[in-house]
Amino acid sequence: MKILIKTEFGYLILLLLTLGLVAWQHFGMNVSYSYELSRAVPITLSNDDINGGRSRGQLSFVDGKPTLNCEIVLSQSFAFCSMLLPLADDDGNGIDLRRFDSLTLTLGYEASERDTLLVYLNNGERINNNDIIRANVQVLVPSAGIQHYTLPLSQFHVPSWWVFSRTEAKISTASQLDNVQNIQISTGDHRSARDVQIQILDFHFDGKWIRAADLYFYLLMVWAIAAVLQIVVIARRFRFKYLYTQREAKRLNEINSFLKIERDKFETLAKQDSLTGCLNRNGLIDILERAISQYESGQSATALILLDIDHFKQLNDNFGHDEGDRVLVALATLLRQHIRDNDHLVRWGGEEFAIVCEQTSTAGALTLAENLRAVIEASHISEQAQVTASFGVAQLNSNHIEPWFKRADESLYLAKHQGRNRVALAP
Ligand SMILES: Nc1nc2c(ncn2[C@@H]2O[C@H](COP(=O)(O)OP(=O)(O)OP(=O)(O)O)[C@@H](O)[C@H]2O)c(=O)[nH]1
Repeated sequence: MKILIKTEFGYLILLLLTLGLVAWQHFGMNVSYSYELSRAVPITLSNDDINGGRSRGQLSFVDGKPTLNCEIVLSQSFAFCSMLLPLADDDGNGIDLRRFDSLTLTLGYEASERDTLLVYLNNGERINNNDIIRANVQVLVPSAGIQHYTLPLSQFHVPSWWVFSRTEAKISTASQLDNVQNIQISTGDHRSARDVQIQILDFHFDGKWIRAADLYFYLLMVWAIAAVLQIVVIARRFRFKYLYTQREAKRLNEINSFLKIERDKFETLAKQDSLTGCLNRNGLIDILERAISQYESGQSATALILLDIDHFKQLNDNFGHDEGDRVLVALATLLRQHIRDNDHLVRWGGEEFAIVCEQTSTAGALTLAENLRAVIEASHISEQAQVTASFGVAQLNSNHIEPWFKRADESLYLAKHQGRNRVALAP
């Protein structure tokens, strides 16, 4: 949760920063390059006499501003006058106009005939080991008098005459403004004899510290990096959660299996007599339920043998309680050795045991009881005294437990009454 709040806070900061930068770029971040026009500026004049023309240009300074007076005389060649203002420093390094958006010119203009003006930004370049000057031009339609003209730098283009005057193969025809050597203002291409006066009052380039496209690109990069980082963080968090869940699941599984083992242990203990290891009354419940359902479905008969050690009180009194316990344990062991898997030995009370014999007829139960009686008598399970037991046998003949046990108990009482160490069968 804390990390989530931190992340959201981070993105909020980034969003505000982005909006702030975009707004700042749009409304501020202005950068300007202006030019001090004075007599000291080494302005160059040129006209069509270089091509054999007869136009005449004259440079003067009116109110300290360079002024070109040109008489254009029609001839075979392209008739023109132009003035060229240097922008490069003493080492010949021109100015990089790539972060500028526009050129604003303030011109005074008079002409005897309607005409255009050509504004050149001449860029110094090195192509195929030759230093060349690329012409980037834009045409403006001047009005008489003093006017401001704002020319977007993006609209400067390389004129076709420049391209065709090059002999280099594969020359780029795109405008370049990274090393502008000079600005040249030239009369237009109206084919008429005319007088033109051009006064340059001011010019400057306007732009932004960071161009909008560059800013958007940088911001996009920052957002992309933030998104990638976020994805990495989320992936790591998921991996951590996954591993943690796996570890927890494993731990819970271990606890579960341990608890299951413990539960099984307790369940067994709850059904077991602690002294003899036989089932106790609790452990008999399932067996009796099965016996009743088998009786009801008529599947098979179940017999009950109750046996009680004879004169056990005397044995306890004469040889001690511990000897009594030893006899109980030894008797249980002996009985277990002589019964089948289908016979369930239960410690019913103090010195009394019950054996529930599944799938056993009355005759079978009688035989088993007699057999056990004889084994006990012959076994010498106590070194101190002769141990015998009396048996009562009853076949399950209804779907009620209580009368069944009562009948077995009565037959056991009968066996005791008849002299002990014998087996009696319930009617
Ligand atoms: N050592 C020992 N004695 C027990 C235990 N449970 C019951 N007894 C004793 O078993 C004796 C049972 O005595 P009685 O019910 O009088 O029966 P009996 O002496 O065996 O006489 P008959 O059954 O009539 O032959 C009592 O003295 C009980 O204290 C036990 O877990 N250990």
